[in-house]
Amino acid sequence: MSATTLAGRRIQRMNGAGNRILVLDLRGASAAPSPAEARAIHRAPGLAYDQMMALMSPRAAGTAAFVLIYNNDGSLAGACGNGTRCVADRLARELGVASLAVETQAGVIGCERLGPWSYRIDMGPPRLGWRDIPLAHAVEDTARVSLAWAEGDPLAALGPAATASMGNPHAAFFLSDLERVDAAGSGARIEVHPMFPEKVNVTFARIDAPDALSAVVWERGVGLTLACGSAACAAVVSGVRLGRLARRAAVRLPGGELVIEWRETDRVLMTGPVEFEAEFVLDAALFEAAA
Ligand SMILES: N[C@@H](CCC[C@H](N)C(=O)O)C(=O)O
Repeated sequence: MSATTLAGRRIQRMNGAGNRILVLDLRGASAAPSPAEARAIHRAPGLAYDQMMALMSPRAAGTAAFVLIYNNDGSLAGACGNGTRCVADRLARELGVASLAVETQAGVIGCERLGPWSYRIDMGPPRLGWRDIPLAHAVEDTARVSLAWAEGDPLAALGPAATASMGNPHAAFFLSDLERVDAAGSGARIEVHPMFPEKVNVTFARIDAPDALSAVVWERGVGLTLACGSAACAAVVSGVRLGRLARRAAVRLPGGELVIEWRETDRVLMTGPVEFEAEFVLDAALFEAAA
């Protein structure tokens, strides 16, 4: 995409349970931002983000937009629950509707407005096969994956990873003492473990009750975040698979709370808040070094 196409575009800064989200309206544009342009936007004053949701013209019938999801390192992600609620908010207000659908690389997501700043979205079924997550090779049980750390490596104490895809790859570790975990140090190493050929988002979770857990997330392509919606979904799915959680649970994250429900239909629904913070107009000068 050229700097002149991005310049003058409106971009909105929001957050979903504290996850820093930008919504960039590129409907009508013929190309998407390059990774270098995505990184340039992250560096701009006031625009630091975890995910940037680029709204492109709709591709699938019945959807309001096709959404490309950028991590702040410029890489693309297949899913972003918190960002999708933010997109739903922008489109619901623009179109004057309470329900709508958007398309991401992971599929079509139905979104419902429940209150002025509250949305429920349908993240679809989790993908639990080793090829779908993806893992590097077949394992007996994707809910209990040994990462085979060297003897004496402190990460061995985390135990097996519970893995799942919500359109993006996740590994969750269930711990009794969440406060003592080095989420940044451990997350950075697990993200690039060879078991995960497309890298992985890493969740450290503590089950507080059969319907409540607390979690801290290291996001692939970003680092530590205040919240990650798809990670919350994957953690609840994993907790259910391990026989430790009910199918509906509240997930407490440092930035807020999400309610996740893995329905008998196999679909995972997420309910959570969004906040609008500010609107900016992109300046061509931002992209001079990225051209
Ligand atoms: N914050 C998001 C997930 C972000 C995507 C992730 N970093 C990836 O690369 O898969 C969410 O709310 O789901």
